[in-house]
Amino acid sequence: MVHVNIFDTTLRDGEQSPGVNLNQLEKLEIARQLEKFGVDIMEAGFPASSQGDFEAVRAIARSIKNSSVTGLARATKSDIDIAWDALKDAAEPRLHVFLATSPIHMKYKLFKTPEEVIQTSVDMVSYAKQRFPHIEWSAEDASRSDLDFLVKIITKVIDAGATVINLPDTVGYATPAEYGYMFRYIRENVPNIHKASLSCHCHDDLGLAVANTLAAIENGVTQVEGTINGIGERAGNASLEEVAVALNIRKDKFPYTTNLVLKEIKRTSDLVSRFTGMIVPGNKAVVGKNAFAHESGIHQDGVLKNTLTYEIITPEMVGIQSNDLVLGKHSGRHAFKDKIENMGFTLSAEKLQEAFTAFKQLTDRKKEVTDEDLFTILTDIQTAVADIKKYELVAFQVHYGSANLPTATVALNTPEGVRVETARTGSGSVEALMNTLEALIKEEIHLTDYKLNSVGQGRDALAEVHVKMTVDGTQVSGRGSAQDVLEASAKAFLNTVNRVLFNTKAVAQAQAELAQA
Ligand SMILES: CC(=O)SCCNC(=O)CCNC(=O)[C@H](O)C(C)(C)COP(=O)(O)OP(=O)(O)OC[C@H]1O[C@@H](n2cnc3c(N)ncnc32)[C@H](O)[C@@H]1OP(=O)(O)O
Ligand SMILES: CC(C)C(=O)C(=O)O
Repeated sequence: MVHVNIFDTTLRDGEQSPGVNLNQLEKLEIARQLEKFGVDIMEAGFPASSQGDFEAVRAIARSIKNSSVTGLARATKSDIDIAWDALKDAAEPRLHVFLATSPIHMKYKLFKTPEEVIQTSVDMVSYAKQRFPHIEWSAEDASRSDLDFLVKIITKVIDAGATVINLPDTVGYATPAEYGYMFRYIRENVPNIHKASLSCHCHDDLGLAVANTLAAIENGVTQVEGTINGIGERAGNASLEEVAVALNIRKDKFPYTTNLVLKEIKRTSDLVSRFTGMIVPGNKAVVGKNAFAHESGIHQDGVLKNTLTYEIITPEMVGIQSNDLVLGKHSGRHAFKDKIENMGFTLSAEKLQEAFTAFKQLTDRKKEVTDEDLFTILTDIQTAVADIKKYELVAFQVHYGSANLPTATVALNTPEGVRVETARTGSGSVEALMNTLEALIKEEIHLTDYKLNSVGQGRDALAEVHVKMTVDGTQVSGRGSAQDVLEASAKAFLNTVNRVLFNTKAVAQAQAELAQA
């Protein structure tokens, strides 16, 4: 059977989703989970785009051993040099360099003639080949490019040393028949195509990303690019969990193997959703809450008689477990440790104790602690940056009544260790709280988005708040959870501000932890 390599770009194209902003510890956690999920290659970022991305790519390249790590570069020497610095310690350094080939992009964006685009691509692949053993070259906007021009440029970049040729549907324009045909044409017309493998990379502007990916596989592609939960630029990328499950369920149509461990899908999806703040819609294929729910009578009747009537995927296949061990007020350390290990968490003794304390506090307020509650607590603790000076919530109070002006009073400790307090009003209780926090923080803040969700079900469910804001001009997102909506809102606000303030310190700390490991 033909093997298809899975190339995950959640940490690069996925992070290009508007408002998504992952810190280095969150990226490392996602990278470790992608390794468990079995991706062959992970694109950890775009090293030349920022110092934070550079550090994250370097940290991931140093710590991930069972997947190849790559980074994106434009077709310029300086991007390639920076990518090399970030990736040189990887087990198998791999570069992803791209240049657009469509008439629209060449003329209006790059201001280059087709001949110049060929020359730049060849020069940059040759330059990168002096260091990188593996080079993927992408023809950005390939699906709107002239096929014979593609044949010409691909032949030359393969001669220059490219080992993977990626032909993206950058703007999600192609139909499955067109996209599949492009790969067939390239395979049949590029004379040296046997020296490289073909890769696809699809966007979902017309909702066709997964269909186009499958069409590409049917036409000879042996590498598939995509993201977890389909996140990414604009409407997102092909969703890798959907591709993985489609290949598995329809083996009759797709006799291909991958290294993916399907039961890691749920955890990978949950982690990406939580860290990015991009909530998975209920009706999302494979990982949505309703993907395995049967609502109508005729369906329920069928499923009760035989699940095969309406269920083509089992929840267990993608790692959705029935909740066999319920934790509550009377649970002890052993059951807690066992549970969290089964959920895929490995915590240091110190963080385990912190998690146990948080769990016990929650049991005072909540009868049963669900897996979702634990996931929320544990991911927060696992990615918390310790020993940094930050804004800390001391206390708050909100007065709200239908006949009163909502008013909040907040006390905070500042990063300098000074206790400050004030009060403000707002048009609602959350706004009053946000206005008060804003007044106490010396950085300039503009809140741009606020989202409230409940974690799990029931009237005692945890509240989770995701916010987006600009802090002194930097766009950033953060989250907070608590049993109370207002407390979760205050935590989310401070979490976001603290992320910007101490990003540099977090990077330094993660590096030190890595060096120790
Ligand atoms: C299809 C994709 O997803 S490609 C990846 C897109 N991802 C991102 O852009 C996220 C990260 N990007 C960034 O942080 C910034 O855009 C940077 C740091 C890379 C560059 O920032 P700036 O130097 O300010 O340039 P800016 O983004 O405004 O413009 C891009 C420049 O790169 C050029 N360029 C675009 N693609 C390429 C390429 N593949 N190779 C070489 N140059 C390129 C553009 O023509 C433009 O050049 P110009 O300034 O001479 O007109
Ligand atoms: C850089 C390339 C592969 C890309 O992200 C796209 O074309 O969508």
